Amino acid sequence: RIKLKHGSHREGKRTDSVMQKWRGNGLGQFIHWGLYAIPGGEWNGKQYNGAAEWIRSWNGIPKSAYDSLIYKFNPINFNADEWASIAKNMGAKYVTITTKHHDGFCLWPSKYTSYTVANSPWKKDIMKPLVDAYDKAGLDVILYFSIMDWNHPGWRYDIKTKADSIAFEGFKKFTRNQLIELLTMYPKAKGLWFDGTWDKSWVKQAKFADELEAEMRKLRPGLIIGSRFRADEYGKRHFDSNNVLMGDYEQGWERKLPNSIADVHGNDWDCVMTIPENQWGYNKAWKGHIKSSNELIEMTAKAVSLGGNFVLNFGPKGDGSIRDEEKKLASEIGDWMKVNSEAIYNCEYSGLEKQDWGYFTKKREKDKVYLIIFNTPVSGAYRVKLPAKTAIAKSYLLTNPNMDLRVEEVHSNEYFIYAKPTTEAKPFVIVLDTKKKENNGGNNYEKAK
Ligand SMILES: COc1ccc([C@H]2[C@H](O)[C@H](O)[C@H](C)N2C)cc1
Repeated sequence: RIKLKHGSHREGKRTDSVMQKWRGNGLGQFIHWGLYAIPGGEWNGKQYNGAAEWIRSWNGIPKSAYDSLIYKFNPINFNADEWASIAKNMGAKYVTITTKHHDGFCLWPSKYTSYTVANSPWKKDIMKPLVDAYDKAGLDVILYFSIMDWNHPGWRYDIKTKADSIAFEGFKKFTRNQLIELLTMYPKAKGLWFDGTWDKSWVKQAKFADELEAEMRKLRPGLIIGSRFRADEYGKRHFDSNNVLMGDYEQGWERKLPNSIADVHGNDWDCVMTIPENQWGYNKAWKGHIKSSNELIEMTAKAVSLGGNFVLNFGPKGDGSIRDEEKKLASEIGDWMKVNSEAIYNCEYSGLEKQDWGYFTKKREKDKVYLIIFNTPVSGAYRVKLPAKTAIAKSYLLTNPNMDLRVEEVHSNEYFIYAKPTTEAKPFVIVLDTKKKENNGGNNYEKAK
């Protein structure tokens, strides 16, 4: 082990109640909203090929023209309660909201820059109504914050000269001030999701970032901080030079999911996902592969089966409304969650060997295992392998707990559970109530003939 001053300060998962709640959320909503939603991936009739929230980096438009979008920010259809109810009805337990993306535009009236909602035609704070609306709807709020800030004169990609270093010192103070300001103005926020920390300038700030993280945790005990905030003194990010996770959860799963439990190294993590291939901010063009609700439900199940949370992104339009396609998907996912969320909320990695029919989840501290079925075997038999000392007490469809499913022991601790596929092509859940095996190894189901 390398002696580290600014590496991870924790081994293993946090066990406090705030983190336990986060761990059990299962499904979250991401909101990317800001000035980039006004052009929506288009400028002077030409489509930008990248992600819409990065349009400022496009050579096709002068930076000053983009920065002047502040004078067009007037989201007359913004309705925080509507956004919160869409998330609640989808079955999300928390939301991650962009307070400031890379363009530096602040959705809150920050004292430390004029590039905020306060100096737009809208004038009013956006973050407060959002935090209050989601809180009222019972969802926890996580604040997304981009360290990289293209609007701040002190931002540097690297620090090469004395002038760079002086400018960046000012930028570091500004960044600290904004983070303390956010935690002070929105004390209900449960955590932070960091972005824009890959450039050398920030990677070189191991000590500063470590001290700032400590200051934020002192100000807001229980705060949940992602692994993307800081690098250790050797420039290692997410995992320090001893391969220990920095922060409280791994933020590395962006538009991709882990494939096996080995990929997550026993840590908490979230997967953040776009509905189109790669658009976080609103893009007028709703093109390419748009994920279906079945796909998104499967990603949610896969994430929870591997001990993580799935956070689905919505990109509200410049006027503050949410596009119909996103509302429709949220409601389809919500319809499924209303029936099946017992297999998602407060569930964790089951430790069972993955089978072809779908994903196992396990209710934390309970002897309940869920089979979330996506691929119905033509045999109608769902294979389950259990650890030696575990038996099946009962097995039934989540939607029909009074009808026991037939269980056949194929050989010791390997079973087929027989269930009729549901009528419509929608994922469904088989529940296993498990119990410790009696010492006579007796089980209350038929042996293979
Ligand atoms: C350099 O490639 C990047 C950098 C940042 C991103 C940003 C996106 O704009 C969005 O905010 C996503 C969560 N984040 C990683 C995406 C790709």
